[in-house]
Amino acid sequence: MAETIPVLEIFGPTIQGEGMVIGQKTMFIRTAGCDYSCAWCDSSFTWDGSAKNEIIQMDAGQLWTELTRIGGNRFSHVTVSGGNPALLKNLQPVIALLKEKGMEIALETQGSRYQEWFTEIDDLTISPKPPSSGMKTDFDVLSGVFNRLKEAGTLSSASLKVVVFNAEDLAYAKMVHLKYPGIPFYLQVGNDDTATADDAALMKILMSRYEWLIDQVMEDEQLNLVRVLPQLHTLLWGNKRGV
Ligand SMILES: C[S@@+](CC[C@H](N)C(=O)[O-])C[C@H]1O[C@@H](n2cnc3c(N)ncnc32)[C@H](O)[C@@H]1O
Ligand SMILES: Nc1nc2[nH]cc(C(=O)O)c2c(=O)[nH]1
Ligand code: SF4
Ligand SMILES: [Mg+2]
Repeated sequence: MAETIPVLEIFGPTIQGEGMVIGQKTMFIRTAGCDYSCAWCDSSFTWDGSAKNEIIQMDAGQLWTELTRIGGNRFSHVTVSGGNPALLKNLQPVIALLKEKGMEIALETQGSRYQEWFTEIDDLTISPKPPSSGMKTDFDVLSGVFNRLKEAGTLSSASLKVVVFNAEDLAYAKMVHLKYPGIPFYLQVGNDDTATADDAALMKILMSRYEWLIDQVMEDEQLNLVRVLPQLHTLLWGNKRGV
């Protein structure tokens, strides 16, 4: 069997709800496994063992068959998320096949690992984690990721996205933005109730947090070139999985 990757979800087409290509019609592939364990992770089933029986090892051909079974011909863009897909060296043949099929490819990762295939990603979102996550950023590794992309001439595909829950997170986000001033920078509203099924109440809270974040950014002269976004899919569909 060809090289495989651990897959937890394939879904879409839906809209990309976050970051640099928000609104883009896309399919999602969600891989299993993460080297982090963020306190507020909205996809903790990818690493906490709760969905371990749902993990399927798939090679590139099987993934493409499943993408087209679910999405038909109604997609030209595929987003790979996780977990941390950057743990998977074996993603290379998947990327190659998606390219061969004419797909645009996006990837979500936290910037804790580099892979050679990063240079083949069209929309590469790097999302280092603020203090509220409980994780610590290795800035040598993060800088290494940007250096490698620069050397390969593909730095323009990358963006930074930092999730913000509080003032301390915003200070961290600002530090990251100032450290990498040339990288398009996105601030994202944090969802601190990833379990509720009360979509209306969640939307109300998230909108007020969004307003708070916008107010902070408007006041700050060091945040003049940032984009402030909610998780659009959470506003639309709450904590539902597979949307
Ligand atoms: C589930 S992660 C998977 C990719 C990768 N591990 C990462 O964190 O970038 C995808 C995106 O969701 C964000 N995210 C996770 N939990 C969140 C939450 N509770 N509120 C807002 N964004 C969240 C992450 O910061 C990341 O940008
Ligand atoms: N619609 C939609 N947009 C997303 N953007 C990033 C997601 C993720 O979980 O990585 C995500 C997701 O799960 N759904
Ligand atoms: S890095 Fe991403 S997938 Fe991993 S725990 Fe944090 S938010 Fe979740
Ligand atoms: Mg998500």
